[in-house]
Amino acid sequence: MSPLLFLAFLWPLIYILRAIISRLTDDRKLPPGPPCLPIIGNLHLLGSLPHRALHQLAKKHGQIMSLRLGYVPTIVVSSPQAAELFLKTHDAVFASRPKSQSSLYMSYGTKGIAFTEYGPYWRNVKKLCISHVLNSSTIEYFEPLRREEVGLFVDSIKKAAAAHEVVDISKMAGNVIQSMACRMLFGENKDDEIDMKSLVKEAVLLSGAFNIADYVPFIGAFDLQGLTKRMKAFSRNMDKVLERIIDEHEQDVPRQNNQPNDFVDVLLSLLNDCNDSLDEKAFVIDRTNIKAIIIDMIVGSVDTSSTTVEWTLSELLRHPHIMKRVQKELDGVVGMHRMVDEKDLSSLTYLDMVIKESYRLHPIAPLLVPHESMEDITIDGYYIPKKSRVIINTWAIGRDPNAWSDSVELFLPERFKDANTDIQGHDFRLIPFGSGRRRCPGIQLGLIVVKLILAQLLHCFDLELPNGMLPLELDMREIFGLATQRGTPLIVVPTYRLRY
Ligand code: HEM
Repeated sequence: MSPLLFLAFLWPLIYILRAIISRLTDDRKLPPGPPCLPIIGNLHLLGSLPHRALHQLAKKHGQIMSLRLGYVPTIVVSSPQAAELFLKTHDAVFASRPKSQSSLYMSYGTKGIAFTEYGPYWRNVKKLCISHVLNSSTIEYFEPLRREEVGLFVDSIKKAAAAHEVVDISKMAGNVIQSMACRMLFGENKDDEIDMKSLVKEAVLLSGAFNIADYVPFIGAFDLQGLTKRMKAFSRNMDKVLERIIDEHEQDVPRQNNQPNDFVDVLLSLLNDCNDSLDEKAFVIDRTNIKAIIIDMIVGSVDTSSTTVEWTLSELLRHPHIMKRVQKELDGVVGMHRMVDEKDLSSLTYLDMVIKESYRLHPIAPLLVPHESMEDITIDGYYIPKKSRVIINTWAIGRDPNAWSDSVELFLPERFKDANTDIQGHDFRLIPFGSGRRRCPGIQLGLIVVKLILAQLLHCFDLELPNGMLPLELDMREIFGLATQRGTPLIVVPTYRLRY
């Protein structure tokens, strides 16, 4: 036997023996969980829709459950009370992210935000994104851009409606949201060759996948799922795109009044600057950081928002009486003689309830982004070792009968009528954007975009399913990823309804 093969067999054996010995001698109590298999632990239990599989397991083992995914101790949190313990009471301990192959290949070795470990660099970059892009005044500044893009979106559906054509609303919503995000982040897209949508889709699927290489590193070398190959290809293609974008910005003539036009300009203005004004420790942004940050902002914004639109419309098509109520509200607030304006959005309270209910049943990132504990801690009597991966199952939390009563599977926006339920991370029954330090920094922008597109679409058009399909026949299967999308595109028949 070659020494390499010998080591490959010896390593797991030593690991298992160590695990058995430490279980026997360690009297600290881990949370309950299913028994583990050698080497793979509980990886085989996840299936193709891990949020659903983990929900079933939690019903048996509890709201704080312990798994071993390969060699990685993993804690799964499945109730609002438990989520509050991890994301609020002990947030400081769980605010880090585990290292993964996807962050290595797709985020230039954790040089962005979303997959970067907790520390001064992450704090500075997150502040930078909030202060330069995701704050109220910048979001307001880009309102005309959103109006223009949504206008083009409505025009193209209007043309399809006049020609009695069906439209792929998944694709169209994805395109309009991508255009808005790209224009905000790096200005006009001057390059027709850039297919950002497919790159984002690939990134969302790859970074959400349970990659065996992250859990059983010695098997990772064989790339049995083919994910490493895809990540490397993504990284090559995305890098080419980002280099082109940065080159174009560097070559551009100076902006009016030396004011940066977009986020890439802002990042370039900080290039190689020793920036010590933001946090206690100085940091330098280089070209690689810029590329990693742009990836996170694009991936964080595009599929999350378009998937919210997809699932909300899917539920409305399955419940035509609820769609009619949304339209009635729109007719009351906006009337039939003009289009929706962003200023109208705050008056659309029933639409708010519909979006909340959609997030309850279809949280876009059903397992959030994995968190990692930075020290040993005891929670609710259970020992959670340092470097445990923490999965918050928001999909299960949205179906917790103690939080939502027995009708958890029904789409009932009215359940939010009297309760002023917050979705920004303060009410742990509904945390589609996460909570605590790692909470999504794009909540405000994401909600404006989602609400604007839904309001405009439902105000301008009556939407029906094609080929006489009955509402409850609509396929609601999902594809798991960082953003869990519809398994099939959402196709609708639009009819223009405004008198304008
Ligand atoms: C409706 C749309 C959106 C949804 C549903 C959403 C959801 C989420 C969720 C669940 C997380 C992980 C939270 C956690 O791990 O605890 C997250 C993180 C993040 N989101 Fe969003 N998001 C949306 C829009 C946006 C937008 C518009 C941007 C930026 C332009 C953005 C940028 C980010 C970033 C950078 C992170 C990582 C934060 C960190 O690790 O510190 N998101 N988002």
